[in-house]
Amino acid sequence: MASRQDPWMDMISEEGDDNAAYPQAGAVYGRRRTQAKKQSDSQISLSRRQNKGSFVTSSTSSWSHSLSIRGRESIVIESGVNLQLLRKPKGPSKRPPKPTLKKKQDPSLPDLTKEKEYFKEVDAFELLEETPSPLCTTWAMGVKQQTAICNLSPILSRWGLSTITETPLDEPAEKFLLPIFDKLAIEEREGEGAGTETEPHLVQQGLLDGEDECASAFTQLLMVCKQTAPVSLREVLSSYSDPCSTKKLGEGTYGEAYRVGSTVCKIVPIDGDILINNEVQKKSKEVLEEALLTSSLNNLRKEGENSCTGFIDTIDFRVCKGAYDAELIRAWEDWDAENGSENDHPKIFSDEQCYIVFVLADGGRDLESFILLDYKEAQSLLLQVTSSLAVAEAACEFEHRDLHWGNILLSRDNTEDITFILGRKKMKATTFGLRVSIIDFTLSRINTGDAILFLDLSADPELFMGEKGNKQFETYRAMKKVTKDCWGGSFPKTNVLWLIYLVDILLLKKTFKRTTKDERDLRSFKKRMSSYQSARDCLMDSFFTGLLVSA
Ligand SMILES: Nc1ncnc2c1ncn2[C@@H]1O[C@H](COP(=O)(O)OP(=O)(O)OP(=O)(O)O)[C@@H](O)[C@H]1O
Repeated sequence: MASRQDPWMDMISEEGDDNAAYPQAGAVYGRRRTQAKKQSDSQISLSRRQNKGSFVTSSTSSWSHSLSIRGRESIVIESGVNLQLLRKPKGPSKRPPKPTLKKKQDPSLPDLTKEKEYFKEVDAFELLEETPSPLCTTWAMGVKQQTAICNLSPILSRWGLSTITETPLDEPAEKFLLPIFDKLAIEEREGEGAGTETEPHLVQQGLLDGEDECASAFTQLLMVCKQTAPVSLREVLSSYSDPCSTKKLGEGTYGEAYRVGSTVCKIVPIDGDILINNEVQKKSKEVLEEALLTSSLNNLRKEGENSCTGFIDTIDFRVCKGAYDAELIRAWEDWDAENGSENDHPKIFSDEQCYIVFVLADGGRDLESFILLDYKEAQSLLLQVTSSLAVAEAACEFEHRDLHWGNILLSRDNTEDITFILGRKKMKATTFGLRVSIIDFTLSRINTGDAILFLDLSADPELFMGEKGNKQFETYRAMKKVTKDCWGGSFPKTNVLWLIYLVDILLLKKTFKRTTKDERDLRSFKKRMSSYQSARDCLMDSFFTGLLVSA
């Protein structure tokens, strides 16, 4: 039986009447994981209806488009359309599991017999399934939830973008992103891009109509980054520190993270024809969507109705072109010698290779390698992750959908607490000097208020075929059960599933000072979570009593 704290009950009762004030989402962008090259173009004709209060002001109209961007689909739907329609026929994926998943299958790792037994015992209870919500504005959680929509204006102004106008309905789907990034003044960053070859990605508004989709998305990406041409990787590195001090911090399937001065540059190759790490490279359009998603989360850092600082701070995006810089190669090889990289050597990149560079705050080490000192730190870790998810759920129906221990970064500082705002209530969460930053939104789903961005995981059956008993793989499968493979819908329960995963990781994979009672408390919390439907529900649990106070 769930135990709850009174302040949160107050919070819930204060809400509900504001629903009508929020615009309904008009667009759904189904981000699909890149897969086989023979992906057929998707042609989807759906209607969207008027978005009250949003900048998509067209009345109910239908339009159709076709996308030739392999592995992707962008869909505009009317709010209320059953998202089940978005399910794509399944086909075999040629893409191998992500490296993080491969790691779990490494035979050199300890066998999981103990974990399997443990899971049999603690997972004896069923995960409650949710009914997919046909409306983007309501979560099927028993209690009607309000969907607070992120205001994009601050995001746009952050990038120096000018006024948004109505999106013509007959634009290609890709250009639907232009309401967000369109009509912008292209301001070249001083001293950058000059002399860099701009072909074939000339940045001229007039060219957009004639360009193919890929070039158009690339052009838009440049615009978002306020560039007229790609710059070299070295140029970006040197704007943050002496490139000689560059150090590789970690790697993912798509990105390599390097510490440059006090920032972290995550370099992701884009638009190229060669496979990188066995993967088809991300396309500009996917990156555009990721930039939008990241910006929406960044927006939560500003004080508002819902705000928090638990998602990594994205400082900038840059479009680069050219072979890897010598200092980056040196940093890559140093890391490889120490850690054994699973990624391809960057010497394979040609002068024509393009990249998106996410300039991020340094979030520290991931949970997998971080040494937690004691139970208090473990509690605070759970509290910070839970509160950040709860805030993002409330602000933009956010679901992370891939919150494994490589995507939670930890560092220490001298602060005792952090402040967050949930439904206008300012709260303080005790940190015990531990700071948590959530990263990697590749699989995430978000409702920006004008678009729903998500990755269609039904196109990636391998993700659900991981080893039985492995909690990470079990969590992907549990998500599939909850979403019924309809990934465009809002299922905050997926956040709960990852919180349950985190408790298991803390119990099974992490060693820190703890008593038998602490372990029992963690297990009971996990059991109670099985009946919760959102991170917000989890935050109200008595597990956090004493760690959470009104600010
Ligand atoms: N802001 C950051 N601060 C410190 N380290 C970071 C940061 N961002 C990324 N890293 C490191 O780089 C690794 C890879 O980053 P990330 O998971 O974002 O890449 P990815 O290619 O999107 O991964 P995935 O394979 O999960 O899709 C992380 O596990 C972490 O070790």
